[in-house]
Amino acid sequence: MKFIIDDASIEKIKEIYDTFAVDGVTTNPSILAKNGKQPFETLREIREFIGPEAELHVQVVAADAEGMVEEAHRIQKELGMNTYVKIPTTKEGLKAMKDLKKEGANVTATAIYTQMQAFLAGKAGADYAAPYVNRIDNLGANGVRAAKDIHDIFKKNGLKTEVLAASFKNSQQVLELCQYGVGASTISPDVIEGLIKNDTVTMAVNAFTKDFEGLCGAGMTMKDCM
Ligand SMILES: O=C[C@H](O)COP(=O)(O)O
Repeated sequence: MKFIIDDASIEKIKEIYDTFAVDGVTTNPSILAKNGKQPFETLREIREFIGPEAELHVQVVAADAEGMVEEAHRIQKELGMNTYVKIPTTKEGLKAMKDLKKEGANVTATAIYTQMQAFLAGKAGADYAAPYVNRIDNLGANGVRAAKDIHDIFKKNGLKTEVLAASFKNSQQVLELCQYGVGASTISPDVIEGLIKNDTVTMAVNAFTKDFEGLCGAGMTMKDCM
């Protein structure tokens, strides 16, 4: 499963990259708005930091297919042809996906709440389909189950599209999809930090340090106590 950051703050992205093995960054208009700066200024800064090969996913805002395709061209021009253009999976979005795939663009079908949306995006040739796990949970359905179903639908129908699960609120949701082997998950920095936060582990490591200091003296490490 690819491990992607769902955020646009360059400081947070750098912090996460420093510790974790990351495959790229996803954004959406709300994430860019939260960041506050001019969208392409932010996105160029992210592209420069993650490098030309890493995955960067950027969403269009137009509601009609023609406008979506035009925005996709601007995104590719500013951020490189390998940038994934996120297209909302509406009727117009499906049309834009088909047109963009004919041009050889990288397409991520987004705003997916149902298995049928994902299937149709797969048929339109999308590279990724992004089900919103937690938002689906909030509707009283099961977001993790939906993402697993979508993964199965792609495999059983011979579609090359991969799941790019999004909208996580806890580690368990991420873990279940990792165990299932979905293609990718995009996760916000606070949820990423939570994946490794565990007081029991901290206590165990502190106990090892305390025992070692009992043997060699306070503040001593292995290299000081040979
Ligand atoms: O692009 C979609 C987002 O990943 C959705 O996440 P959210 O539900 O936390 O806003």
